[in-house]
Amino acid sequence: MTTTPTTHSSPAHAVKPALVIDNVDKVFDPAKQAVLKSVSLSVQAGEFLAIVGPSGCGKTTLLRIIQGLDTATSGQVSLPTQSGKSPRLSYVFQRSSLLPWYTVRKNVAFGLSLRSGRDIYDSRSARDRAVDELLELTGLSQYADYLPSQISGGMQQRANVARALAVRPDVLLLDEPFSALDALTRERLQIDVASILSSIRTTAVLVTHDIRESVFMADRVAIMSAHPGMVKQIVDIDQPRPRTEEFQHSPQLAEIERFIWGCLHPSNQH
Ligand SMILES: Nc1ncnc2c1ncn2[C@@H]1O[C@H](COP(=O)(O)OP(=O)(O)OP(=O)(O)O)[C@@H](O)[C@H]1O
Repeated sequence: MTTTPTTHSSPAHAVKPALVIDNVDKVFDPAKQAVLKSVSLSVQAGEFLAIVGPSGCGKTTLLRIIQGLDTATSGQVSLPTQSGKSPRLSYVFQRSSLLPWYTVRKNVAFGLSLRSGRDIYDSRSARDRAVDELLELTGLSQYADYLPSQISGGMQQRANVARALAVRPDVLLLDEPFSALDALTRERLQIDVASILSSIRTTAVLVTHDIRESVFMADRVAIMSAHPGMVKQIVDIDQPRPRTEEFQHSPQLAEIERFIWGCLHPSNQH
């Protein structure tokens, strides 16, 4: 099977978008260049979009604007939901953000005990069942009663992912979630998290420096350039999800990885 990256200069090819970023500019300091310029992206419900780009091109700023932690200087971000209700967003950070005095189970259930999370499931037992299922799905059942300090960094990131998924997010935002982990743990988590997200069809946006990770996990990879941060190209990863371990080390993946690397380093191409 050959895999030829398909590129788009136009961002919007989603049928049922869960996230639409329309012509977003972000200027922190009017005396300096914009951090984000004319960024437009559309993510279909159930789709996995990865964003790669040089350091400082505004990837985290874009995630923060999507999350509502920061505002766009101009342009719009919309999150249309199927139900018409307000969208729920979850964020997984590079470093574990678990509460150290709570067990893994309590951490996973944390968002559901907040006022905003109580209505997500019909009853307490449905909530407990959902937490149990997520612990199972993320391989944490036997660590449910451990404290974060008693489990490995990889397990902590599994718990962060489980906690983010417990609130049934319309869009899951992942900001370099595996970059603090060792290579083997990172690969295992890429496989497991990609498989979980595809099984429950969560819409996800991943920011990463790891091109291989972006190709392995995502349906599409948006490549950004810096100064100002713009979407330079979008690459379709034409492989069914969930991806297999074979794909992770396949020549097809390496070919797409090289292609994206070339887009990020145009002056190094011969
Ligand atoms: N609150 C802020 N005030 C002023 N400048 C900011 C602020 N937040 C980010 N910036 C600037 O915006 C630019 C983009 O930062 P951002 O963290 O979004 O980039 P990034 O692509 O995520 O970088 P990295 O890959 O290194 O994490 C940087 O030059 C940063 O200094």
